[in-house]
Amino acid sequence: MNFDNIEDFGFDLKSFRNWCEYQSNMKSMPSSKIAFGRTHKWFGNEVILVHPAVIKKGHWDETVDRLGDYILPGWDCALLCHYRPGVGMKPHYDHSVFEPLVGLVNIGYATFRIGNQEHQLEDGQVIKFDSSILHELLPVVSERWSLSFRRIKPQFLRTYPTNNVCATKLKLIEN
Ligand SMILES: O=C(O)CCC(=O)C(=O)O
Ligand SMILES: [Fe+2]
Repeated sequence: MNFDNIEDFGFDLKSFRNWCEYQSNMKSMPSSKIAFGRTHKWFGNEVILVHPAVIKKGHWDETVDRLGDYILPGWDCALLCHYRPGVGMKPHYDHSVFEPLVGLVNIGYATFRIGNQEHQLEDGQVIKFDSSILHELLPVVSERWSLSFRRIKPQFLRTYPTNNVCATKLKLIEN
């Protein structure tokens, strides 16, 4: 796992925290037992985490686009999550629709466990990790956000040719 800070990429931490705080349309995942109580918003593609996954068009945002290109070039979807104090994420593996490599921005403070390692994440820290390894987020003590970038395995993007961002980009090139 390597570590950077969004300030290394020229992003201002305070502005980015404000951006997180003022996001509207954050949704809950009421059926999720591993991420109970967190709210989220998808950018790029939205991935509904059922089996098989359903891929739809998500929100678009210039900041997310720019950050993602530094953190995980070729990303297909970005998930903004908000955790209130006491909310965390139980041990899990990410959905198999995703490539395992995740690039994540941490806003606030958190304890992240992966395999047999534990990391104290600092404000603005950027981490990359293999989400096919068991990982968890301990319940946070203060308000915290994460913005995580993932690539979708190409065979799943091809299954939804009409409603994903890559298809839209391709259409623009074709025209
Ligand atoms: O918010 C985090 O740091 C953990 C996110 C995560 O593991 C997930 O969304 O699958
Ligand atoms: Fe995860």
